[in-house]
Amino acid sequence: MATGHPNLHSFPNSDELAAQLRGYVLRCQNSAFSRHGTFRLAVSGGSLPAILAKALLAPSNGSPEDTPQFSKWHIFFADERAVPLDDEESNYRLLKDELVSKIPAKFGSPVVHAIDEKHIGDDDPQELADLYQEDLMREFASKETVKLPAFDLILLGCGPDGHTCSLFPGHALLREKDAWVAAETDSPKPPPKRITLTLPVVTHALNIAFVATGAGKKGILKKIFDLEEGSSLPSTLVNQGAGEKVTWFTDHPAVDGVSFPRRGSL
Ligand SMILES: O=C(O)[C@H](O)[C@@H](O)[C@H](O)[C@H](O)COP(=O)(O)O
Repeated sequence: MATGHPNLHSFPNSDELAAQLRGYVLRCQNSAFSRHGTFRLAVSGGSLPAILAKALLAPSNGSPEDTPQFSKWHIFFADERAVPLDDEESNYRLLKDELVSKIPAKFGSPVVHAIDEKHIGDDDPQELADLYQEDLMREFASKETVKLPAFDLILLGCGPDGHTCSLFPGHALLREKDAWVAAETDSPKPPPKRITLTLPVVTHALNIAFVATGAGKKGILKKIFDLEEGSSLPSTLVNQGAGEKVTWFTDHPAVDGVSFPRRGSL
């Protein structure tokens, strides 16, 4: 069972949010380097890659601690759509367009773990999920050795229905206990075929951050944090399963009406 409560931060605008997100991600990076010399993270699609780029491509003060050392990063996808990597719906393409292609050469390039293109057209995305799980096992450890992979950081979005990764409210995948990566053929958010990290993998990460901004998130954040109606929502399950390891980066319109204690800067 998780200890502590998630941290909920709210900022007046995207510049301040990005500045705080940068500090947070770099602290996660630096402590990962001191543990094992690389930084292993997973990212979602949606609005996240753009704000992440704003955070990470900002000028550094020149110290190694304030510099994203991308050549030591392994970036996985918290969820991915079963579409070609150059498709407009691809989270790989989104991350590449927003962030990876804009990284100055002097910072080096991260290893970005894409889904296997050979299986994108399969009717059933299960093979895609299995191959992605094997990729995780190569980077972390085999399923026989560790029960779950321990990401240094997982960066998530939260949909207006409370979904996160491609874990949707009421879906059977929320009960998955064994697989690290699961396939989905009936996502209510298009496209329907996807793969996603499972809830146990998300809550096992050392750090988990949600980025949720804009008035469109107001109703759902109130449900998630006030817990009356939102107790079984996927984003709430991450809060409950990971407790104080979770940090929410929001703006003021998104948390309007949320009574949960919150702070500005970290
Ligand atoms: O591939 C996906 O569909 C995303 O990973 C998805 O889970 C996203 O993170 C949320 O829908 C929030 O999206 P926004 O940040 O755009 O609201």
